[in-house]
Parts: sequence; structure tokens; C-alpha cells
Amino acid sequence: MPLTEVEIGAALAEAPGWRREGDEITRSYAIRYHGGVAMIVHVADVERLVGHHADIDLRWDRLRFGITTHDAGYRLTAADFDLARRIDAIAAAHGAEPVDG
Ligand SMILES: C[C@H](O)[C@H](O)[C@H]1CNC2=NC(N)=NC(=O)C2=N1
Repeated sequence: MPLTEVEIGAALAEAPGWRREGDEITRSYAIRYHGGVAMIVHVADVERLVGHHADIDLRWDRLRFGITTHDAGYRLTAADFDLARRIDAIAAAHGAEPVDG
């Protein structure tokens, strides 16, 4: 079920570093390409377990995640913020530092 604007505000406050871009939340990390591939594999394993999947953009020195819920009409849900927290934990384990963009 989509979150209300008030709920989104509260969830963002609990997910520091994640930025709202329309109906998705995004965060980028500095990581070199091959390390990014390894992190993506780890994220994908967790995504399969929780049944929720981010949009992923890997560049030479940067890895960006965008999360929204397709099943809710591309709106933000609690599952998006749950996955965001999991991605933060995986990023820390991979030594990927958050960056703007
Ligand atoms: C059937 C399956 O659980 C759904 O298609 C899941 C899979 N992963 C998903 N991931 C995201 N981000 N949004 C969804 O709506 C979604 N739906």
C-alpha cells in the first residue's frame, strides 16, 4: 500500500542519506566497477529473499540505487525503505561510501 506524504516524511527521517526523487528514493555510493559488481550480487541475493528489487545503475566509480514499488503503481511503500536499510548495511560491508548523485 502506498505511504502517505506524512509517512514518507517520517520514513525519510529514518533513512538518512536517501533522497526522494518523485516517487522513488535514491542513494549513490562510491565504489569501483568490479567492487560494484560484487556488491550488486550481494544486494540481489537479499532482494530475492525479501521479494523487493531496486533499480541499479553501475558506472565506473559509482553505484546508484533507485527504489519504488511497481506493484503499488510506482509509489513509495514501507518495502522501499526496508530495502534501503538493507542496501546501506551491504554498502558498509563492501566499504562503499555514500556520495551525492
Ligand atoms: C511477484 C513479486 O513479488 C513482485 O513482482 C515484486 C518483486 N519485486 C518488486 N520490487 C519492487 N521494487 N517493486 C515491486 O513491486 C516488486 N514486486
